[in-house]
Amino acid sequence: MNHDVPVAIRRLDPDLPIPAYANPGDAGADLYAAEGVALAPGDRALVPTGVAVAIPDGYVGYTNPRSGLAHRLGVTIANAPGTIDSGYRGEIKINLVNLDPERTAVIERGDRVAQLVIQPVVRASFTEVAELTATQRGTGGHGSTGGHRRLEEESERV
Ligand SMILES: O=c1ccn([C@H]2C[C@H](O)[C@@H](COP(=O)(O)OP(=O)(O)OP(=O)(O)O)O2)c(=O)[nH]1
Ligand SMILES: [Mg+2]
Repeated sequence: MNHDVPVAIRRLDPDLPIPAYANPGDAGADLYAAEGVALAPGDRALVPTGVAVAIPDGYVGYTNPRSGLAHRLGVTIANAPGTIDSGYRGEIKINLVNLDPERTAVIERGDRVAQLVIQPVVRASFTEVAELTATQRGTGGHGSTGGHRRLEEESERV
């Protein structure tokens, strides 16, 4: 069954391919770097992708990192996942960051640096209340359910 959503795309850089899905069933269409960049350890850079899209209302685009870049270079997306609003008509840009502590990551023009995932999205219609309904979780968060392995030095301190 075809679940595809029509997304108009404008190629701002006609020498780059239109984003594509590498395999049938892939969720992310790979986005290309329109410019190369060398990211020193800890560096980040906003990399243009050479495309602009019109995501239909009721859908959102997420720019997710590619696991191969993370695994091989330590490169990920500082604001992963990036949110591409349906009303956005500007160039999609990817905020790449190099998490490797020692090695510079070299990104070449034409490298696939992120993947665009299109998803249905609903928006909240906020209604202000004085008190929220009570739940089992309540205000618990940030490890409230436990089960986090302590770092070696932390366990010695306990
Ligand atoms: O990784 C990203 C994230 C966002 N955008 C574009 C699409 C999005 O619709 C717009 C705004 O993104 P966001 O809301 O995350 O940025 P902001 O800091 O809130 O800026 P704004 O005040 O423009 O909303 O920027 C990108 O090109 N790449
Ligand atoms: Mg915003």
